[in-house]
Amino acid sequence: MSNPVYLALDLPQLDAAKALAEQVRAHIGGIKLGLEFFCAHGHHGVHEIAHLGLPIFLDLKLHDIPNTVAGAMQAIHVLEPAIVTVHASGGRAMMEDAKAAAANGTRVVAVTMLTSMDDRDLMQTGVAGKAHDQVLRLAELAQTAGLDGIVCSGHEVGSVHRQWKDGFFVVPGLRMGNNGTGDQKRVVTPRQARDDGASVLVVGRPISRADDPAAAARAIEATL
Ligand SMILES: O=C(O)c1cc(=O)[nH]c(=O)n1[C@@H]1O[C@H](COP(=O)(O)O)[C@@H](O)[C@H]1O
Repeated sequence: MSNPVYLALDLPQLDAAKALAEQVRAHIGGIKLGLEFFCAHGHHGVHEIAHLGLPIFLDLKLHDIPNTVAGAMQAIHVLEPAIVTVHASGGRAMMEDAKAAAANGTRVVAVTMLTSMDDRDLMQTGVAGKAHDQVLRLAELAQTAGLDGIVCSGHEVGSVHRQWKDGFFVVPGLRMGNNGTGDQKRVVTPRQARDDGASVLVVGRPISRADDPAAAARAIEATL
């Protein structure tokens, strides 16, 4: 089975990002490039990282009217990403158009509720109820819209997996026992998330901020 760990390359310097990816590449299955990286380095940066030969997860979290999101999807065909994110709260029509505009071979997955939020944060956005229920509701919407899967925390992935058997599930907010949680609020270990049905495990700071990133990535791989 291939390694489900995608390294979140949330670094502002392209050279440092490339060096880190090269250092840990034997212990990861792919690389996630998010907003920080893409805003700083754009298409050029993605091409530079793609040279390493690992699948690229372009985490752009698109959230706009359907026409604009579809246009953005078309503009990234050339980058051949394995996975792209949109926000489920953009609605069904937006997700349908995003999927229709994506390149063949690109999985489109919907971010449900950020792992940095808990029930209280959710309430502040005007949604009453539990994070768990909100994730399940948005997962159902994403499935109806024809997406490939969702992004959720390890707290929900087991339930989502039971209701969407062939879905593709991306789980960030992962910490080993010895890592601080930082801004993440819904956290589990990589092993727990994998056992509960995660397809991809997104890991950033536990590797990128470790004294020895290769050793940290190897240690996570060894738990799986
Ligand atoms: O879409 C994501 O990847 C994502 C969704 C989410 O709900 N929470 C979340 O942390 N992420 C991303 O996952 C990575 C987590 O980073 P660390 O907390 O450093 O492991 C970051 O790149 C986030 O942008």
